[in-house]
Amino acid sequence: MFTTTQWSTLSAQAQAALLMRPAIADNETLSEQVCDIISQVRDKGDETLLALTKKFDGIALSELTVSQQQVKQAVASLSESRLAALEKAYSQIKSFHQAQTLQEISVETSPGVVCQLKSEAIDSVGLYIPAGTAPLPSTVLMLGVPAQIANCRRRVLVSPPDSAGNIAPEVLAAAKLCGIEEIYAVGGAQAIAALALGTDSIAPVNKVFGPGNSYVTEAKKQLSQQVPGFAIDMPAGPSEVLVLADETANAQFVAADLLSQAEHGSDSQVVLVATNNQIIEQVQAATLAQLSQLSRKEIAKASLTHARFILVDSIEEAVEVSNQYAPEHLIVQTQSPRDLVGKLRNAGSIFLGKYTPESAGDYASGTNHVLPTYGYSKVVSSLSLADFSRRYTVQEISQQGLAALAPCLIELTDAEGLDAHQRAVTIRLDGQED
Ligand SMILES: NC(=O)c1ccc[n+]([C@@H]2O[C@H](COP(=O)([O-])OP(=O)(O)OC[C@H]3O[C@@H](n4cnc5c(N)ncnc54)[C@H](O)[C@@H]3O)[C@@H](O)[C@H]2O)c1
Ligand SMILES: N[C@H](CO)Cc1c[nH]c[nH+]1
Ligand SMILES: [Zn+2]
Repeated sequence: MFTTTQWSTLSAQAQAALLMRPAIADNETLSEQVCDIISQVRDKGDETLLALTKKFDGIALSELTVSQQQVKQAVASLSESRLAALEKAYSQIKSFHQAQTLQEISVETSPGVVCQLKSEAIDSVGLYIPAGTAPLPSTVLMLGVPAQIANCRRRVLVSPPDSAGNIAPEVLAAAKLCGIEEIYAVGGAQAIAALALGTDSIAPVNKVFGPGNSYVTEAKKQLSQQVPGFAIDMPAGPSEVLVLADETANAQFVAADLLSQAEHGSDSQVVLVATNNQIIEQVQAATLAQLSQLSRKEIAKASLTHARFILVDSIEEAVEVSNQYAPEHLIVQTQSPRDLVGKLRNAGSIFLGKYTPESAGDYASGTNHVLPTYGYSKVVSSLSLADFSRRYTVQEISQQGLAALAPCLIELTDAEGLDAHQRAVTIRLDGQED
């Protein structure tokens, strides 16, 4: 089922082709489909949301809003151990995100010239929780905790209902922990369109967060380009993991890590880059053996059709491949994984050593699991507290401060030929108020 490719035998073009993401292949059709969904939501609002929920989620709802009574019942239906696990994850994530609180800055850049950097919570945020193939309460915590710490006034959760019309009780319980009270049972591109454009039931928000399948990701992209003042977090699409291994790696652990992301969706991609062919063969065998025991084996199997097994000549070459691929998650199972940290430039989140499975970061180590995919980890950061606020500057200049800065301002306004800018400075220099 698997093939192994030796990196150094490929041309640069073949190397780039080998590292292509699967979900990008059919981009044009996807873009048209999502464009069509957005215009339907624009034209018919809630009517479209209900119709598409029937079409894609298989349930004819009469109401999109999830009531607090439903939330209460959902929480009551969960076992104590389930609730305790959610609370433990909540507190781990809170601990790491609380520590990210930005310090305000105030600098007197020259005497009498004071510049400040301040931040303000984004007023209204939409939190998308995927649930097409598996409801993800962990994602509620990853989005809801920083939104709560940042103190965003309006926090709106959307998630597709199951075929009985419900959102998973764990998702609702996690929302309660994060103090989220506005919840709608709608998913896919149509949910993102509702959050960006607004409908009768869903008021628009300023920014949408959250991962999702290709439809969700494409909708976020299109709407952020179309709707002025509407922002998105990042392109967080189908999950990816790259494992970098040397001969000391544990093949069973590596196989388990690859499968943990392959089971997310048929468009997820898993990559093994190893310095040792024997490890690759062992991982391939272990992957097949473990695959057969999974409840989501069909999904994982489909994802494994675009798995990549790459043999490299050295750790340095492995680092180059990883930097070129720029994975969402990067697991390092080598003799001295910590030594590679500064060299591994492009990854959403790095997991060092044998005992750091990606699953820990997915749920409860404390780091955020919403991470850039499609190679965007070259330029986009992992989700953090800062994404839920905006930074702005304040400045205040005394009369003496302006007098001292004026020669610089006059020279530069001259250089740009902007007289009115210059006058706004010189008019103040004689100290006359009128
Ligand atoms: N990058 C990250 O940080 C991260 C985190 C968690 C999950 N993920 C990814 O999120 C994704 C979740 O995907 P999912 O499908 O399970 O849930 P989802 O909620 O993202 O998508 C389900 C919705 O997609 C829409 N849809 C399905 N088929 C469609 C079609 N043919 N046309 C138009 N719309 C359609 C439906 O409205 C459905 O409700 C996975 O790919 C997973 O890898 C990524
Ligand atoms: N691996 C996903 C991010 O790509 C996050 C997740 C949620 N639940 C399990 N895993
Ligand atoms: Zn995962």
